[in-house]
Amino acid sequence: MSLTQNYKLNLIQWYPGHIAKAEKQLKEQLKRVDVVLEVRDARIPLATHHPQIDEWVGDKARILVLNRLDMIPPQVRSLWVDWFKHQGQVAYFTNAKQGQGVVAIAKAAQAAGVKLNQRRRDRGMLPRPVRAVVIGFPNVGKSALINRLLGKRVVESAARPGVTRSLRWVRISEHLELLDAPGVIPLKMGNQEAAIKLAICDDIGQASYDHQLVASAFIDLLNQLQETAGNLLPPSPVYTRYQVDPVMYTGESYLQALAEHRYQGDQERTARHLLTDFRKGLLGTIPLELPPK
Ligand SMILES: Nc1nc2c(ncn2[C@@H]2O[C@H](COP(=O)(O)OP(=O)(O)OP(=O)(O)O)[C@@H](O)[C@H]2O)c(=O)[nH]1
Repeated sequence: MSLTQNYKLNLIQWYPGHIAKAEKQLKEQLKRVDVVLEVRDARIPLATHHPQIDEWVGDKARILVLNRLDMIPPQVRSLWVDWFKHQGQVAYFTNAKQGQGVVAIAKAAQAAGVKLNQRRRDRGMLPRPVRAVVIGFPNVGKSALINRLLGKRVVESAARPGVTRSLRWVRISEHLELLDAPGVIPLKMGNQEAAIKLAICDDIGQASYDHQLVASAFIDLLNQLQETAGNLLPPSPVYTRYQVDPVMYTGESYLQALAEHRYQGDQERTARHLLTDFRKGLLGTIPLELPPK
């Protein structure tokens, strides 16, 4: 059963005007670089892929970064590495908060520059540092990655879509320069299933949505995963935390039951707690997507 049969997210922030502006800003950034570091959320590598990215990036070098490696189990990480390899892509996993995997990203970006400079030399031009930009959906860890690459804090948080900023280069090494502002990929509204997963993971920016609906969808998704790939999840993650087992409930009825059990029937509070606990990793390492068979 697909998630979207039961849930229709009513997102009320990304108006078409916002999306168009964000798209324009992103394309402006992409135009100036040689290498694109595309950051996705390791919990949902497919939902954090925008279908038009391939077209926007064109034939520029692209480095695929799956961030939040600490939030999925190591076996799932290996499955993704193999799956992407099968698709002809190298997936680099990072924990931008702690710094794991970041050196490999800088090396991969610099390696792309070697080819660039070979082409420049062939045309009689002087070599120059390779120029890169970090792009991704909101909250996937773009700023954390930029700060880690630089070894210091230069980005507070990503530029909000629609807010035009001047583009500045910051130097990472003599071979690599980075745009100091990450490129924010606008939401693709057409894909409801992806939108729900983005909302569960809080990768949806300032869009507002119904927390109870999103928390219910989260429980249904967990139950589905438990059924199909229980061995890849922590044992009874939700039961362990709340002592109410979701397996016998639909998402919606679970929210009611949990609200009665812990929050004096307050389903809104229950939903918010459930989502916050998941996002903080308090339910354990839970991947919300697995590589398609
Ligand atoms: N657990 C964990 N948290 C991370 C990781 N990377 C980033 N974070 C946290 O996730 C939150 C969002 O990170 P940011 O770097 O601000 O994400 P962003 O993509 O720049 O977000 P926007 O500014 O909303 O576009 C912050 O609280 C980070 O500390 C990671 O690998 N693991």
